[in-house]
Amino acid sequence: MPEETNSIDYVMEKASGPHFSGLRLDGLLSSPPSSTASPSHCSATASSSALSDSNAPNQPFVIGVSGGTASGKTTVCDMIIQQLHDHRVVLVNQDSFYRGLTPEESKRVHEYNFDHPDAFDTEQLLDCIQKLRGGQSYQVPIYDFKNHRRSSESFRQVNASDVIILEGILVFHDQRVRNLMNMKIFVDTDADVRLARRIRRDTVERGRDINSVLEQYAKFVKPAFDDFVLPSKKYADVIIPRGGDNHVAIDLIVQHIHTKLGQHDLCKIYPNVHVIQSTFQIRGMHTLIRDKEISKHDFVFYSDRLIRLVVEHGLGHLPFTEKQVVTPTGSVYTGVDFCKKLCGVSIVRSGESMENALRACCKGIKIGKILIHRDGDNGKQLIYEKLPKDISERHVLLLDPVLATGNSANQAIELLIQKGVPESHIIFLNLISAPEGIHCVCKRFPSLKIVTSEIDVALNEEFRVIPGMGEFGDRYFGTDD
Ligand SMILES: Nc1ncnc2c1ncn2[C@@H]1O[C@H](COP(=O)(O)OP(=O)(O)O)[C@@H](O)[C@H]1O
Ligand SMILES: Nc1ccn([C@@H]2O[C@H](COP(=O)(O)O)[C@@H](O)[C@H]2O)c(=O)n1
Repeated sequence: MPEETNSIDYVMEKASGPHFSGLRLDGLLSSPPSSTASPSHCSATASSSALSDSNAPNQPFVIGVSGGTASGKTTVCDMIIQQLHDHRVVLVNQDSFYRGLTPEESKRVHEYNFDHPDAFDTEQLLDCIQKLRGGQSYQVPIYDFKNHRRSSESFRQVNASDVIILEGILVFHDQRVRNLMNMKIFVDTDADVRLARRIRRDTVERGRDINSVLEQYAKFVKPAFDDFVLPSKKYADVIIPRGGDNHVAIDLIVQHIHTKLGQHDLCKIYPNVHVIQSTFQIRGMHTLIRDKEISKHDFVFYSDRLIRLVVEHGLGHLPFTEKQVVTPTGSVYTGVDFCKKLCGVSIVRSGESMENALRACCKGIKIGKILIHRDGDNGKQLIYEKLPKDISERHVLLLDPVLATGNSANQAIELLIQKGVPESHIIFLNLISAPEGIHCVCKRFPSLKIVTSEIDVALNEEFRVIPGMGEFGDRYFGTDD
């Protein structure tokens, strides 16, 4: 979690059924978090479904936003959409799926309960989200709050996107709709604030008179909030007190979505970029090695663990041949034979930190070296190279823990290609990649593979990876201050 953690109480539990516990995002809480499922105490939740990387790379990220009437759901959605300006985001309102009133119902509209789950066509809503999630577009109905009907002529065409936000008072009510969501947000605003906003909105925008608003509120809105909306709060992963006023919560949510989309987007653009499946173990190791206060011993220990995972993952991308063996039971086991024509090449000096893991996985592997002098930030000058003579016949695992600008990597890759290594026989292994580095390498060498454990946010003006982990070589070999 980012620095703001200090001002946020959070508990993470495994999401077991609907009773999640979690993360309260009001930024001001001082009371200890509760792990009970009581919505009034355990306000917000970061279930493992929201924080683990379970979303399939090609599927849109679906966010459900619920809360009482006039709690600020639409306002929160607008703020999220604004901050996600570099992604394709669509907003779907549950209101669009209100069933139109029959002429008979219209005559007695004051007796109609618009806050009951049956007021919505949930089957159609489900169909809409399923289609959008599957990459299809959808013609969403247009609902008119003044005459309580859907437009018979027009629809709103909603296209496939990276993020789908579904907003409405009862979007957590139906389990099938809930199950389509990758993240569930509940906007929690005091009832009196909501009532005041509702009176203003319904009289100004929806052509109602104040008495009818108050009557509807007492007869239907409040009871339905207590019976249906409030009980669905327990399904939320994140609860935002004070709605759109809570900038800390919204920033955190956007940051989290950015991380996920950033990784997915680059993998979508470059199918040869592979980010190893994120787990809490991996994020824990990253948290340790990125911490500037960690001891050298721990930095090396946890870097080695991560490097080993990346190396193992990288080896999985090598070609193989089918092989059968006979087991001690006399049965035949059909397996595979590793590719043996391979070698490592480390970019000196940081890349040398990855050699041990490669040797531990591939007994007796030949490892070559390339030293590139960083000429300013251009990484242009090749100083030294020592490579296996028959390198052109081998698959090459290129080693460097950080991919920043991509200039050094490109220089090294160019040299390998000059030596006769086919581009598609090179797998570049690193712990952290900056998006700029990925673009730089993949645009020039589209058939080379990159295997990394995390893609960071960006490079800063000094060409350092942000958040990054500083000078890896200095920290690993103990030459930093
Ligand atoms: N933080 C806020 N401060 C003041 N007014 C707000 C705030 N959030 C929402 N509103 C106003 O309250 C009304 C309802 O907000 P909206 O976001 O549409 O709520 P919902 O979608 O939950 O019904 C709107 O008129 C909106 O401008
Ligand atoms: N014809 C209608 C349909 C719905 N309502 C009220 O709208 C509320 C839901 O919209 P929010 O933007 O406030 O979430 C709900 O409470 C219904 O009572 C209505 O008044 N007339």
